[in-house]
Amino acid sequence: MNYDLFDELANTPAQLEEIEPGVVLLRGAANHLATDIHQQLDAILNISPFRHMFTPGGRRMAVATSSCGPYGWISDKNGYRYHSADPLTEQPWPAMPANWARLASESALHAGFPDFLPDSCLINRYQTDTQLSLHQDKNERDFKHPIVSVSLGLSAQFLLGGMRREDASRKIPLMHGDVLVWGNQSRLRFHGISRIQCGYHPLFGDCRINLTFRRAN
Ligand SMILES: O=C(O)CCC(=O)C(=O)O
Ligand SMILES: [Fe+2]
Repeated sequence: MNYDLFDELANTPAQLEEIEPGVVLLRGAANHLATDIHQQLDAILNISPFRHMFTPGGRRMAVATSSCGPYGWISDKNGYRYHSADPLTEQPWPAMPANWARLASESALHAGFPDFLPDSCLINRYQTDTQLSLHQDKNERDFKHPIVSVSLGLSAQFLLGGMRREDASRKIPLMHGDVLVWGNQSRLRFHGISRIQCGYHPLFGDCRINLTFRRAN
């Protein structure tokens, strides 16, 4: 198995696009791992299955989630936060596969963040018509660490907003295998996902899977 993607990509700078200061898109950077990730995801979901969490205000979230790694992101009536156990199983979250962590660290490095070691991977599942409204990722302890987001399966339009909810947002098409990194002055930008269009992906079927790697603690 070859996980040395950046040895391969080192001579293809066209793969790297700075969308805004601190926002870097690495087109197709996860492509070569997709089959492995698909299998590993199955094993993770056998331990901690997808579920629809509830917002602190009591609304069921449209995106189904799970996590792996030392910390998982959770939401319930007590708020949004990271927790070391899966509330569904009351067991630790499944381990983060080493090749996932490595993909995240190497993507961050390529995007200009050399010290990123994720301790949490939030796994999002979007089915047809699911969207994710504009929000900031701000439950992490230290915003010097970026967010590394891997898109798999169906395509999506990523909404990249500004520092205030009311700021205009631009649409960035994210395809299977794309990795988006945001940090520094863009770390707290509002962002979201437009309604997912109906479709079928040969590996991931009728859904979009997004892995967001974070340094929670
Ligand atoms: O699905 C995506 O690309 C973004 C997910 C996201 O913003 C989040 O999980 O906080
Ligand atoms: Fe987010």
